[in-house]
Amino acid sequence: MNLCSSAIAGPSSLLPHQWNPRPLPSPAIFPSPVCLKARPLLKAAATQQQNLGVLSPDDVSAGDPVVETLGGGVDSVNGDGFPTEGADEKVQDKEERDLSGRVKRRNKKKKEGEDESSGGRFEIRNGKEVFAENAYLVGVERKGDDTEQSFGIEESLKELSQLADTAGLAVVGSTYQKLSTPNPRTYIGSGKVAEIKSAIHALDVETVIFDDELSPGQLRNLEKAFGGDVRVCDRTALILDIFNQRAATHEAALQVALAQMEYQLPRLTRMWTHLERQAGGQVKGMGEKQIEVDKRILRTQIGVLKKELESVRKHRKQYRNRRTSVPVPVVSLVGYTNAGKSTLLNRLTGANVLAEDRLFATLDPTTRRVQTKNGKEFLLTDTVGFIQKLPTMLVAAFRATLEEISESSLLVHVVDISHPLADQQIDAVDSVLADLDVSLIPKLMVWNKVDRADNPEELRSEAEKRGDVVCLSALTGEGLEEFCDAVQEKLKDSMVWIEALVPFDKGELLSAIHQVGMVEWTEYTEKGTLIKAHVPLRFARLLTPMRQLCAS
Ligand SMILES: Nc1nc2c(ncn2[C@@H]2O[C@H](COP(=O)(O)OP(=O)(O)OP(=O)(O)O)[C@@H](O)[C@H]2O)c(=O)[nH]1
Ligand SMILES: [Mg+2]
Repeated sequence: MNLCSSAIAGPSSLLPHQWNPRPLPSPAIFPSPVCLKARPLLKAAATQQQNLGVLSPDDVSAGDPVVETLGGGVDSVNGDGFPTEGADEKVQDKEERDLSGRVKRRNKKKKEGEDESSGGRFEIRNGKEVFAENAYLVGVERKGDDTEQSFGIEESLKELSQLADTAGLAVVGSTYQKLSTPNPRTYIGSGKVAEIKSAIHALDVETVIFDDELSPGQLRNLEKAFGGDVRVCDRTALILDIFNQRAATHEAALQVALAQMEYQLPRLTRMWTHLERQAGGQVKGMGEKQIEVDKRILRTQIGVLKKELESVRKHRKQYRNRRTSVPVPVVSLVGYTNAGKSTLLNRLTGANVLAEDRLFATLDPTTRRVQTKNGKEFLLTDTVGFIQKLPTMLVAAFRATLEEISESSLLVHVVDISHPLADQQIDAVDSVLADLDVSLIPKLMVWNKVDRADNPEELRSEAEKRGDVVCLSALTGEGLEEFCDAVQEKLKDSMVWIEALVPFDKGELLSAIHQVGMVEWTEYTEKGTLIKAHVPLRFARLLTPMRQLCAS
């Protein structure tokens, strides 16, 4: 897991740090937010990333103008540590600090012994050896929170466990507590803190992950309470770290870096207080000043990243506009992570997008052309998956990518109907979509993985009754034809009705109307072909002269 290394040790450690082989306009100084100590794993995670198999521009089929993998080249983003030099070298020998100023005392003895004891904890991922740190999960169930559709604490922890696994951690245990309000100091109660402390010793835990976002103060207090040698992080940091490991294109890397910096900004508060402690309080206020300086640097970097993302966004838009002279309707696949979106895209288009039983396999959108059996065409876009408690800064940072969604003619919501929490996942996706302001775009729901469901027959008949749902299996191919028909039918909702007289020398336009529209009537006249059809709005505009010809 690329839970980053040591970090800030003193003022001089704020040296330009290149986290990304592709240089940013201004050097980025802040690594991954989870910020755990450096391990052999770090290297493994970085190389692992390059082996993810996510499409790079080289994978793009040269011949097809609509085939695209947006973003730049394959960048590896790792959370390498910072140079550690300057004022507190002495302290540095014994301690590591992460960005929120948390101090990690290295138990050297333990570390030395670790190499011998860690024999069974290396695992092979994507052909690379990865060190699996022991992680312990902690959740809080809110008393009196009876929201029917929300994830139960056990399910939420199960999902957290999957996230930890995706990040390369070995989950060795978990616990939760029922609370009416979380403890402002330690999130959980003191009894629970003590219980976890015992588990840490008994299970040789290195990382404790909380299922909810912790405040910087809570993070610090918990680390202190657990003994300083254990790293504490939260769900948000874990998700950011997974994204960091998986960002394979320049654009994804920029977006993740932005989200990480936004996460770090409020967590810089006590980064320099160790200097005050060292000087016996004589330089009181020095830390305060430095925090302001750091915050300013970070804000500047956030601004630079936003600008660069904006230019990537513009480029993407131009590319989209140039994509084809005939505006083929764009259909976007959205849905909970692991629902089967990429598998569906691969199945329908023969694409080779990474699809695997892990969360957040896809970060970058990929678009491919789908040709249906009845000669129709549409473009299908695979997008990043959603998750409950999705960090808001991640949604904001990925807005440029998600814009792909907001400009499509149809949203296909892919649901893993075999999942016990399918309903809750649907709600989580709907709530992210509501944030993205796409309520006006027609939607079609797909119940995927029907082959794995306990009651496929029941599901099929329920889907039929509802009319707005298609049951399918992206794996076996069942229901794909019905899916394409339903897409065509739904696309009609976003099309406009035209009547046009197409001159005989514009034969290519006629076939384009047949390809991307729904033709209801054709008649050959002396002046050309009279056609009545539903066509995509942008295409209707192209046909304006011929529509006027028809009206006259
Ligand atoms: N049994 C079964 N498994 C499926 C089906 N569709 C997808 N899967 C499996 O589900 C897992 C996740 O599939 P992906 O296509 O990567 O899911 P995704 O929605 O793209 O996931 P993210 O990119 O993480 O958002 C893979 O192991 C697929 O083989 C299906 O119809 N039936
Ligand atoms: Mg995917």
